[in-house]
Amino acid sequence: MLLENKVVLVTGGSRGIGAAVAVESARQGADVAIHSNRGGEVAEEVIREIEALGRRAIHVEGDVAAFESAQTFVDAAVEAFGRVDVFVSNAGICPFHAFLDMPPETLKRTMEVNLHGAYFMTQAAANQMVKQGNGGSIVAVSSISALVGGEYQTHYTPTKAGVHSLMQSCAIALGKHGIRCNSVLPGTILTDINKDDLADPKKREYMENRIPLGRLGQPDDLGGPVVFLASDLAKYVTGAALLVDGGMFVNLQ
Ligand SMILES: NC(=O)C1=CN([C@@H]2O[C@H](COP(=O)(O)OP(=O)(O)OC[C@H]3O[C@@H](n4cnc5c(N)ncnc54)[C@H](O)[C@@H]3O)[C@@H](O)[C@H]2O)C=CC1
Ligand SMILES: C[C@H](O)[C@@H]1OC(=O)[C@H](O)[C@@H]1O
Repeated sequence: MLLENKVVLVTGGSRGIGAAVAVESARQGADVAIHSNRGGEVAEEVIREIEALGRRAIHVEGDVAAFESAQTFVDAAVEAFGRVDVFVSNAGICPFHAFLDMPPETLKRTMEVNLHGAYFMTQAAANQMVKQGNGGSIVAVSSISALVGGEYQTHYTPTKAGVHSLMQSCAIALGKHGIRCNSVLPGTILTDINKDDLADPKKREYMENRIPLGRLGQPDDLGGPVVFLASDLAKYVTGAALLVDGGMFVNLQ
């Protein structure tokens, strides 16, 4: 098992990609703390799935955009499991909207959740790893959107480029502490975040046709790549970005 007896923290772990990463981490031997702004049955389902794999799990509810959420999450994980070995910064939103009339509040909220939230959380997890003194691994869920644009994502794509850049700078800042920092760049993965957008059959077909592997992604397509980067198999990998997009990015013609 790649993460045997490790402690893994995942933001946005109640749904979609984060939930899949949390469950795959448990399958690979880790105890898992998930954070999200949705408690109740949704988070309970993930907790039950992890426990069914014989591992321990907790859910901490909060808003990643609030600075204090980060320390609260890390403290809760340390109280439950004793330490933090792996941190996955995943929580994010993408309220599709046109550029010319973008409401300032939508822009602000998207920046605060996706970028400031990733920053605060990564910082709190890194401080805990530094305190522990035996390194660690941080993986951020950026996006193919860090590299290419989207007509209705002008507020979103800069946050994903920002998260990718954050991991590059953190790889430098934290290398001396033995903490590796990498990002994954998913393509289009079927989750709540794009349910409405992909409800349009024409849009969905267009996206499918752009993917050499012939299908849209599923959340568990990210489980393996994130676990790989988190694990010692990737012990000399830091500051890297791994596209997980079925080949969509390279498909010009
Ligand atoms: N689905 C896709 O096609 C792609 C998604 N991504 C990224 O993957 C990450 C996860 O997204 P999905 O799983 O697709 O979406 P999702 O909507 O299924 O899950 C989002 C998760 O983040 C949590 N969350 C949202 N806002 C939060 C907040 N303010 N505070 C705390 N938790 C919050 C939600 O509760 C949920 O657990 C996002 O960062 C997104 O940008 C990147 C590329 C493609
Ligand atoms: C939400 C979108 O479907 C999704 O988000 C991303 O980051 C990808 O670029 C997809 O467009």
